[in-house]
Amino acid sequence: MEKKREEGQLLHVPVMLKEFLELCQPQENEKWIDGTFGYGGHTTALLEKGCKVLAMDMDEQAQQRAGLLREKGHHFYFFRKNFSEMAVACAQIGWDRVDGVLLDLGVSLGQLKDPQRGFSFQFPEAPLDMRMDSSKEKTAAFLLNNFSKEQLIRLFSVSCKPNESQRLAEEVERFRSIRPILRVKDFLEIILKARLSKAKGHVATRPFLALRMAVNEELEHLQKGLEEGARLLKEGGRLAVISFHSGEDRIVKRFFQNHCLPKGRHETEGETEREVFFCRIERRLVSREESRSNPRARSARLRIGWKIRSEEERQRLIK
Ligand SMILES: C[S@@+](CC[C@H](N)C(=O)[O-])C[C@H]1O[C@@H](n2cnc3c(N)ncnc32)[C@H](O)[C@@H]1O
Repeated sequence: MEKKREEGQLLHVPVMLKEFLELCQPQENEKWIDGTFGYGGHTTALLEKGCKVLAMDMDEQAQQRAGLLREKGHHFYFFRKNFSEMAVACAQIGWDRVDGVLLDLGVSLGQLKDPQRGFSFQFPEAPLDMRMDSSKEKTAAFLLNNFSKEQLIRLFSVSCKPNESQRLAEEVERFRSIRPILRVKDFLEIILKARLSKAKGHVATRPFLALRMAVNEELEHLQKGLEEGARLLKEGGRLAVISFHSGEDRIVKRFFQNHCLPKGRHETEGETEREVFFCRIERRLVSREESRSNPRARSARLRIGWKIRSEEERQRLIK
């Protein structure tokens, strides 16, 4: 996601918006869930198409921005909740089924650039916090100070190689045996001591990502969000997910593959319990132009699944 300064204002540019709109074709009066409201870029585009939007975000500042959008009188609801709880949010406003669900994963640039929230190694003095939802108890510093060595190895292995995860866990243990880990700079010192292999970007990128994902239990909520979203969709509804790294994308890809019924494939023995939701899946990578104009979007990929329309279509597909 990119934001540009224009006359002192922050102008947000939503990632892969064009591809999302072209493929999903949101229509007037359709009901959409935007599970990751952020700066409201995708929500605003859906509202402009005449859709009704239930937006969610667990971040307090996103809630404040949503308040401003609400004042404009759109058909718009906001819940400060995890998107893994979208079924509860829908029930609260009396929505039974929806036409589409969008998840634009990860943190916003606003969160990343906030010098107080500890998401970025660019602010070494920041407290090592990393909570998207500041009402939650456990910060990144808490995890590093309290996890066992085995838990730490598992935490880092989400984005680091096994030998690197081991070394990071050992350095965390060494550091905290002398003094508690409190600030971004403490974690940076640990990472430098762990001598990770050279990566494309900054050496701290992968350990920071792993820690952030653990603090916010991102992969667990993603799995649950996909399941809830797929169940809430009407026949023909679309589930769209924009992901930014392989850990997330693998979960999304497997989810679609495991719940899709392409032509010629049917539930084999032992698979009868599998819920089948989708009849079509598409994947798009971010365009070269968007990557160039917004380097932060360069690893973005969009996957969309279309829910089977009817029992008739389901039967046709399994033949
Ligand atoms: C990449 S930004 C979304 C940007 C948004 N699409 C836009 O155009 O403004 C991701 C946002 O989703 C929120 N978020 C991430 N995971 C979430 C989850 N599991 N539940 C609720 N909000 C989440 C973050 O707090 C952040 O504000």
